[in-house]
Amino acid sequence: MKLAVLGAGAWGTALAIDYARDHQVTLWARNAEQVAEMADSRVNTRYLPDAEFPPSLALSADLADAVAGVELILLVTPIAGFRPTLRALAATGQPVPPILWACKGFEAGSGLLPHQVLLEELPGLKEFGVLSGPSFAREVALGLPAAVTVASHDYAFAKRIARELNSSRLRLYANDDLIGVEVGAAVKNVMAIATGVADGLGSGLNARAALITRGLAEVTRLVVALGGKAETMMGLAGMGDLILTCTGALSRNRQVGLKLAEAKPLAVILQELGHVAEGVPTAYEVQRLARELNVAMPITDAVCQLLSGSADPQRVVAGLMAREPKSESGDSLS
Ligand SMILES: NC(=O)C1=CN([C@@H]2O[C@H](COP(=O)(O)OP(=O)(O)OC[C@H]3O[C@@H](n4cnc5c(N)ncnc54)[C@H](O)[C@@H]3O)[C@@H](O)[C@H]2O)C=CC1
Ligand SMILES: O=C(CO)COP(=O)(O)O
Repeated sequence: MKLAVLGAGAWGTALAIDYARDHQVTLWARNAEQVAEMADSRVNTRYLPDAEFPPSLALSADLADAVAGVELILLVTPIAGFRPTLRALAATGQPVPPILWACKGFEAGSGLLPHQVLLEELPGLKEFGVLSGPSFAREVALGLPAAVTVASHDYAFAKRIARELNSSRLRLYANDDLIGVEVGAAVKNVMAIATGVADGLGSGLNARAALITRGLAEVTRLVVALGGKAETMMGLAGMGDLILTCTGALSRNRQVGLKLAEAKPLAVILQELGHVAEGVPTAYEVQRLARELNVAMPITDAVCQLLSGSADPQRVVAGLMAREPKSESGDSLS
């Protein structure tokens, strides 16, 4: 397949490296200097320093050039770059091929999921979907085994892409629940911040398991309220990615939580991280949406309190434990 990967952060670079082993791939970045540096060193020094590019991987800073004649675009900017990149694609004046995105989050300000943003920007595009699941960029770039989901409202498209992009390193499963997969991807980052905080405070392994499990209940409620399927949360894009991100040392969102527990200012944490932590802007969008839909999301509320600096970590954890007892499905006990 002829592919363009748009966005040369850690994840776009990892996917480009992996797919260049079996496909014809161009990796595009908006920053021409970064592209020149990568072309010279054959490595993404800034975002993924220990994974060399295969000789076949092409690089470009020219969007129209990068997407000319490709059969599929993989859009892998942070969610903040999703709409601007779609606009830039439309502005090339060329026909836009099918798009699979791999960013995780709700758009800040609008609270929209990526597919809703895409429908606003490219209303005529017929084939599109999301790639999501437990997949740290560094491990994928090194060729270690992983399995993820490709989801689309158009199940035939999801199945075709899963068949064509599947490999013995990165196994792809098809799913027709685009909403469930997108929401699972977005909210697990918020839960990873919460788990990082609890671990950073030394709350223990019992607390970690409780947070992940109650986090799963929380995200499932939101998925269902938004029209997705609860069963999707039992799969790779739900429980799979939640477990990975909440427990894996490579998670940037978990790292944010660990640092918040040390009472470091958020601005300093994000600057030192040097990568995106999508759970930070997404937490507020999830909270707003949950309130509108009357969905109880106490862990998300706690994360928003921490991010806004309105309560210290010990008080936030104590507040979660002091909530009124409930049934496991969320009903009152009285
Ligand atoms: N790193 C990982 O292991 C994984 C990341 N993701 C998701 O992929 C998305 C991208 O994450 P990373 O690559 O890890 O981020 P990163 O922080 O490593 O790199 C971000 C990249 O996006 C570029 N960028 C920022 N705004 C842009 C814009 N408006 N237009 C074009 N490029 C822009 C930056 O220049 C940089 O190259 C996020 O939504 C993340 O949640 C998903 C799965 C795994
Ligand atoms: O989405 C990811 C793994 O599936 C990466 O998580 P972080 O953005 O927290 O590093």
